[in-house]
Amino acid sequence: MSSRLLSFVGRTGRRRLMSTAIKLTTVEVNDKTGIATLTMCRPPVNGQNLELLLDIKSSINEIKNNNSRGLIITSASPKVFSAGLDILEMYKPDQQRLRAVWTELQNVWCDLYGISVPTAAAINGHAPAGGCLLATACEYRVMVPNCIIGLNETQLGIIAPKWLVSGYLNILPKRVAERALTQGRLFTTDEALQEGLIDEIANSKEEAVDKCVAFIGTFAKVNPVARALTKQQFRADNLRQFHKEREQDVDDFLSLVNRPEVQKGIGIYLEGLKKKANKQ
Ligand SMILES: CCCCC/C=C\CCC/C=C/CC(=O)SCCNC(=O)CCNC(=O)[C@H](O)C(C)(C)COP(=O)(O)OP(=O)(O)OC[C@H]1O[C@@H](n2cnc3c(N)ncnc32)[C@H](O)[C@@H]1OP(=O)(O)O
Repeated sequence: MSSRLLSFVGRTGRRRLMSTAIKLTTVEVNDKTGIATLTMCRPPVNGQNLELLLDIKSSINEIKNNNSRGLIITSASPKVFSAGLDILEMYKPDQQRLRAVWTELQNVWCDLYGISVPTAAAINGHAPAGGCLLATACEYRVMVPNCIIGLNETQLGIIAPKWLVSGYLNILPKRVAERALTQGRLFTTDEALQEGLIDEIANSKEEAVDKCVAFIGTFAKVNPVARALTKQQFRADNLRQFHKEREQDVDDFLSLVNRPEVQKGIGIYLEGLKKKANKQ
């Protein structure tokens, strides 16, 4: 939950500041299907800052504890599923906060990757980097047309850590994953379908959610404990490896982000994003 200062004029005519708690995710459970939809709501692009990551984590935990039959993750933004990590968190960062951001990204990934109920991503917009991470942590992906998805880290001059890549490797043949990662390739919706990075295309967010519901429905007659244990068997090695390396991974991330040449690169990248946005 993030807190925001709201400014308003009181009866005395003085401007007052009020702190309110604003949730950056919502969870809605459908009474008929029992499926929970987790929606990210941090405009404009669901940039994953500390507060959004904390809210995603708490929503996943809420779904874990409320006996939902499945989890669908999607976005409230009309064009973007998630633009990945909020780059502002990495630029001239406060060290403690930066450490917390990466730790929470790790937490979100392992909670979503490891949850026992069926998971699906209704990718209703672009999903680069950390956006792709969330989608590939799920068991099924449905995406709207004319968007991009992928791990573009090498394009930014950085490498994606192993755990971030492992979702990719669950889905793509090793040969395709290696080439895409070394190129920092962002797949269009059509390319993603062709390579198997997504499972289906839908013409709207609503249709994407419906297709995710249908996927989760395929487990209706499967024993949920047997299903969960089978999923766990497939994912346990990646999770074990991740837990071994997670502390070192935070240290590596911090030292990478703090390098002067990386800071310079992030500054230039941010400028480029802003210029592009201003031109539109
Ligand atoms: C960059 C170097 C990082 C170095 C870090 C070192 C180690 C990291 C280890 C590896 C981990 C990586 C995980 C990540 O997720 S890194 C984040 C990578 N994300 C991206 O490269 C995506 C950048 N964004 C885009 O490509 C596009 O915005 C889009 C998602 C395709 C959406 O396009 P569009 O709908 O046209 O929106 P705009 O481009 O106009 O953006 C609107 C608005 O949002 C700001 N913005 C966009 N993305 C981010 C972001 N990731 N973080 C913060 N802000 C972002 C953009 O600047 C615009 O802002 P203004 O309206 O204020 O100008």
